[in-house]
Amino acid sequence: MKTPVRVTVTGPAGQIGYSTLFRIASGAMLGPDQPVELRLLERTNSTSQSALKGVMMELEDCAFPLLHGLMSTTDQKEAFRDTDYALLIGARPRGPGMERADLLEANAQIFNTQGRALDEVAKRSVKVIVVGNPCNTNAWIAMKSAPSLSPKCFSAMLRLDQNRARAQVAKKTGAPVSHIHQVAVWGNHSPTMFPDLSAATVDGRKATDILDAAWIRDEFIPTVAKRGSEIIKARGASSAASAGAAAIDHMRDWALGSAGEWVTMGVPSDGSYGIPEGLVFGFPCVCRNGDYDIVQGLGFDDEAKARIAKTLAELESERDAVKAFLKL
Ligand SMILES: NC(=O)C1=CN([C@@H]2O[C@H](COP(=O)(O)OP(=O)(O)OC[C@H]3O[C@@H](n4cnc5c(N)ncnc54)[C@H](O)[C@@H]3O)[C@@H](O)[C@H]2O)C=CC1
Ligand SMILES: O=C([O-])CC(=O)C(=O)O
Repeated sequence: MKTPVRVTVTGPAGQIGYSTLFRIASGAMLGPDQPVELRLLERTNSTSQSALKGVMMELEDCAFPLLHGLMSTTDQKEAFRDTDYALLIGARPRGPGMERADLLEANAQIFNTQGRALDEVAKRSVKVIVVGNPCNTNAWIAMKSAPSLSPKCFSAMLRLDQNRARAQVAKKTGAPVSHIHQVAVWGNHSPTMFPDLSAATVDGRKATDILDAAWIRDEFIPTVAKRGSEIIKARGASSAASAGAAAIDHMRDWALGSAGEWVTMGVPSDGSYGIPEGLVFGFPCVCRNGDYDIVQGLGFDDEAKARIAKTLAELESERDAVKAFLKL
């Protein structure tokens, strides 16, 4: 049996927390031979604390053999001390009358303080996924607030967008998701994202030879880009099970490797494809040996270039807006 690793989850009393924690404890994220110690960071308010107490009682009641430790705290340093993996799910949701700038500012404070705490006390090899929205910019803030950690420790969740994209292609072609490869989603986790099938294959054939260009442009791209708000409309609550599943997929592949499969991750740009260095951008990546590489050498037509420019401009404007609140 391996030595236990420490996994910190923020917002554990929320919807995505509930769909993620039990899978982490069961071994779905880090493998069936990897024991975990869970550290749960929640807000101090009594409703969240009461819900968290219930979640922890259920975690105990599952009697997971791999769950070697379970604690909750409202102290960030206690939550992140020596942590190996951090899932930053808790964030301030948009309230009535709140402008986008107010949302950015509220979250900027949260991810600034969490980034500083990670900087001070987390393992130097920590792997961080930011799920809480706006996740790319929140990940950028946390990364900038943690100058002693490698920028490669930080990522944002775009895997849900990639999973949605593969699922739409599966539905349209009748091929199982496992026969669909090299689907990419570029940019921001927002309606400006660019779900891209130009390198994708279905049963070994080029997706663009099978699928109509008009379907890709008029149905596929908008369906994936607006899926989050469609789910909120249908369910009366945002995606939680699928978001939790995507967070598990993202961390599992990063930690254990993606076996050559392209996985979309929001990662700090290294300048690839002309994206300014440091901006947390959705790229197709391949994971191996606990690290990721951005897939290189892809080409874009004019329409794709315009879509990438649009999502990039949005991310730059978010970054500039939060720079005004934080001294980064
Ligand atoms: N990147 C992605 O693909 C997706 C991101 N999301 C985002 O994930 C976030 C969480 O969603 P849900 O779980 O549905 O929300 P929720 O409202 O059910 O739960 C959020 C939890 O976070 C806690 N929290 C808030 N601020 C915190 C802080 N500073 N420290 C610790 N805990 C804190 C709250 O008390 C609550 O328990 C939202 O920002 C949502 O927009 C949701 C779906 C997909
Ligand atoms: O806007 C939200 O909270 C939900 C979201 O990100 C998604 O489902 O992609």
